[in-house]
Amino acid sequence: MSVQFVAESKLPMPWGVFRMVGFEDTATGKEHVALVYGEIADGQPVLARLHSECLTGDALFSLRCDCGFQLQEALRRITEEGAGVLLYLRQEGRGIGLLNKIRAYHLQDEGADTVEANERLGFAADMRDYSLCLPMLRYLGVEQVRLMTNNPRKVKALEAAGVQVVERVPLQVGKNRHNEQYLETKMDKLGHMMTDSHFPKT
Ligand SMILES: Nc1nc2c(ncn2[C@@H]2O[C@H](COP(=O)(O)OP(=O)(O)OP(=O)(O)O)[C@@H](O)[C@H]2O)c(=O)[nH]1
Repeated sequence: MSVQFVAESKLPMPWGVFRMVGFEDTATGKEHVALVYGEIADGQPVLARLHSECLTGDALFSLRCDCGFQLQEALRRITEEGAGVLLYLRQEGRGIGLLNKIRAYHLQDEGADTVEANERLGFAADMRDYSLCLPMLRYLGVEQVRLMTNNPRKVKALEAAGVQVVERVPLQVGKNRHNEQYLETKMDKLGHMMTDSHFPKT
């Protein structure tokens, strides 16, 4: 994996001032960002989130998914904790890219679920590769994480990449009438560990 540090700066956000660390995957040309808050203590498990890019949810306020809500909640929890890391990974549409995600949304508008839509377009349900996380976390001095996710595949993939996950921290936010079906499919077909009782009442 050829991920290299490129540049870093401060990034003031509504929850606090983060350190923004930019990396380039020299094999693909993809640019990725780590948002770091507080001090990363040597050898201590770090509260962390691997967040896959979702332009529609993260930047355009889409209610079709839970992505934007999870992004904000993860950043909030990191500042509440006093330290942590969020890797913002440019794996739009679970790795199929933005335009293919729009194609998949079109199929979903016509009744397909999120997995069927990917498959009808000739893609696997989830095309993401997490091996780039190891060099990014190593650069930041993170060896062990408490991972905010509902996705057991992320835990397995990160451990397979060489990062120790000492705890999975559930991250259930943003359920609404537009994404209920999407969340159901993630539970039924992608193995996400979610329960209704974990969703805060809105
Ligand atoms: N192909 C496809 N991708 C989607 C759809 N809805 C959201 N996404 C993408 O799914 C990814 C969601 O990423 P995450 O929130 O990091 O991961 P997750 O697998 O849901 O696991 P969590 O850590 O529990 O959130 C992003 O890349 C979104 O762009 C969809 O309907 N189809």
